[in-house]
Amino acid sequence: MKIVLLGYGKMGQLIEKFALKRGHEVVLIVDAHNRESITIDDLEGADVAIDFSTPDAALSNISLCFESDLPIVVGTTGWYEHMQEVRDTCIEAEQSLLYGSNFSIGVNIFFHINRLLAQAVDPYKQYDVQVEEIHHVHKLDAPSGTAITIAEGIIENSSSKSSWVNEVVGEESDVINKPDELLIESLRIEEVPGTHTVLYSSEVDQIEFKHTAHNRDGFALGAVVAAEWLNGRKGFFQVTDIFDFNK
Ligand SMILES: NC(=O)C1=CN([C@@H]2O[C@H](COP(=O)(O)OP(=O)(O)OC[C@H]3O[C@@H](n4cnc5c(N)ncnc54)[C@H](OP(=O)(O)O)[C@@H]3O)[C@@H](O)[C@H]2O)C=CC1
Ligand SMILES: O=C(O)C1=N[C@H](C(=O)O)C[C@H](O)C1
Repeated sequence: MKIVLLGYGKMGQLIEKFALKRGHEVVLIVDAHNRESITIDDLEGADVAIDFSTPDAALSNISLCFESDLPIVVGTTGWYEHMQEVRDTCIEAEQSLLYGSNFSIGVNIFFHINRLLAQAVDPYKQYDVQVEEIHHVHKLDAPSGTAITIAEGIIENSSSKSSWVNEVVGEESDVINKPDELLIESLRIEEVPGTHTVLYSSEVDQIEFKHTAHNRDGFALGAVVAAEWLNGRKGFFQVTDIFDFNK
């Protein structure tokens, strides 16, 4: 496939490496320095775009791809408030978009088990649940997209929690979650690639369910595999659509 990379930072550069390894070609690299000058003509002839840019940039990159009839895989996080409108536009305009807060196989297995775990614990009201995410200090958004997906999986399968609230540890804030609010705690530590933990605590014990990324390779390879999956498909998709255990 001929791939356009939207964002060429930590993730964009790794995605290029995995794309080349899998026999693809990177035909255009877009970052903050050249984005303003990119037009529909520059995307002509490409098969797919992969966006790992910034929360502020994602929406306009998505629009550019829709205008260019170019399928897009979006890994950028932090633009969720626009998800419904992007979905509607994608379907109305008969475009192709696949979004994932996390493309690694391990995290997608984690998402699946997280839902089952929430169902299993739900009858036992002595447990309160909380989510913790740890990322590097350069991260622009909090909570992480992955933590939001985890929280949504818990809320959908729990009769005790109906929404989530976020606390960034170390920032001045007075977040006190109500009993029906799921607390997501965000920590920013050095160069941590991404650690997510779900904690169920009772008076007598604690269940900890944790995923630790050792590096970013799983995210990058997963994004290339997602682009291959999207090739030839029309519509709005989530990374969960790729995995058989969700069917
Ligand atoms: N879904 C997943 O599996 C994962 C998602 N992510 C998400 O991916 C995103 C990127 O992460 P990461 O690579 O670590 O971030 P970086 O900060 O390392 O890279 C961001 C890149 O985006 C570029 N950029 C800025 N504005 C634009 C624009 N308007 N158009 C195109 N590119 C632009 C920057 O350019 P410049 O350098 O010139 O400023 C930079 O190259 C984040 O939202 C992160 O949360 C990260 C890992 C996994
Ligand atoms: O910014 C990051 O680095 C990551 N972002 C994604 C997120 O917000 O969940 C995925 C991964 O955890 C790394």
